[in-house]
Amino acid sequence: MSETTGNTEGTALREQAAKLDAADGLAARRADFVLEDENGETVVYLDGNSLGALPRSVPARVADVVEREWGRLRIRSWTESGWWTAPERVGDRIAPLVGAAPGRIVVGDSTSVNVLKAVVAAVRMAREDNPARTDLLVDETTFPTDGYIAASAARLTGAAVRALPAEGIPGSVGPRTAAVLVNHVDYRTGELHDLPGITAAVHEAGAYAVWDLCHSAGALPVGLDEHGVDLAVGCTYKYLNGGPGSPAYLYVRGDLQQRFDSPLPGWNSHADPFGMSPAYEPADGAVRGRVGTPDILSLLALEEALTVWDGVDIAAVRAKSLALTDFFLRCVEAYAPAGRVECVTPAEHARRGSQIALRCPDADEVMAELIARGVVGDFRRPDVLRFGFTPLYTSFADAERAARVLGEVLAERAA
Ligand SMILES: Cc1ncc(COP(=O)(O)O)c(C=O)c1O
Ligand SMILES: Nc1c(O)cccc1C(=O)C[C@H](N)C(=O)O
Repeated sequence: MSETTGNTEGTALREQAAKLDAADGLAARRADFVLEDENGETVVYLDGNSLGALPRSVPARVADVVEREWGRLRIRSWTESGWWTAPERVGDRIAPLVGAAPGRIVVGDSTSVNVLKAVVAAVRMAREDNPARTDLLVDETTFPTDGYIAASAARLTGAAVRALPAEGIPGSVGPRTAAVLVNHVDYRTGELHDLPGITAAVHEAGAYAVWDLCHSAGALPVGLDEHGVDLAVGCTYKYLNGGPGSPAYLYVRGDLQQRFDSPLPGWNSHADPFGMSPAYEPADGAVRGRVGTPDILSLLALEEALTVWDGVDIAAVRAKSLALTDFFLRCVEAYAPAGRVECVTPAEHARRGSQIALRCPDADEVMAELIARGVVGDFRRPDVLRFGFTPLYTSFADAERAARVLGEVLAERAA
């Protein structure tokens, strides 16, 4: 890019960003989040696919939970403040964002723990249908925890794990398949996998589909009920902005809830937890996915964080996410020295989540420099720059600024 063309093109892109922001129906939501750094400067925060930004209303709610509910009401809060039923109540707040009816999602534990519950339960149901179903298929580029837990779930159930590309699953499922575990959006490349198509193929083969929604929930419509997904898990600290280590969730399809046999049947999932019976009798519904005492402080911080979704249409979020990532790619094309970065996120909208992953050999150093200049993305080894776009608080001006600073850093490092 020559100096003159660059300046003209840069001006045009900034004007375009301003127009897109002015027409953005979600723009007002940005004010609900803290986006300044410790010096009061507004950063371009493109790491909401790792840790979502803080919704402004959360600190006061957390203070109230600590000072009043815990401090003053103490034990009474389990009933009077609704602590005991919070896992299901917060599940019902997440439900519309992922296309689930009320009563199908329970919040608690980490994603890793919920992967174990979901995968073991899926394999148990498959084995109950037909003991010859012994294969557990896992997408080969899965986030590592899913792969580790799937291997353990297989050892626990006597299944055998087979890793394969997500797009190869429909052609590989058969009478021996018990279950498949797939990441809806690949954490490294941002590729969106075909949830409706893969789920339909898995069902056609008589098996069960378990989806990890960590990188899709809150960024795009998932349609769990619509597509008949059997079980799903996800975290709440990325696009749902629940805070560091906020509890994850587990979805079980309505007609499978009575068959859901948890490998972690703690007292919180008992039909009568305060009966303190030595014999386990599972509760009905989403409660069956619970284990032990919920992490109330994190859970209620999450509940408050979810208020930013009031009145938000997830289809509008998806439309903005695609517009943002398209615009960012155009800006990168304009600002980055030719051939310096390679985009590994699919160009087709149908295969793109809400992040752009760019490969470059010195990605580690480039990201460190971007962060120093107020553009926060992250680096995934060995050579990936990840930029997550959270439509509720990312503006088109952010996308332009991020690409411009990236172009500067890349040009300086090449010089
Ligand atoms: C796809 C995916 N699954 C699981 C996890 C981890 O889950 P947790 O640390 O909540 O157990 C992450 C991110 O950390 C992830 O990106
Ligand atoms: N959960 C995380 C954490 O506790 C510390 C740092 C990063 C994370 C992440 O969520 C990473 C994220 N799943 C990823 O896609 O890379």
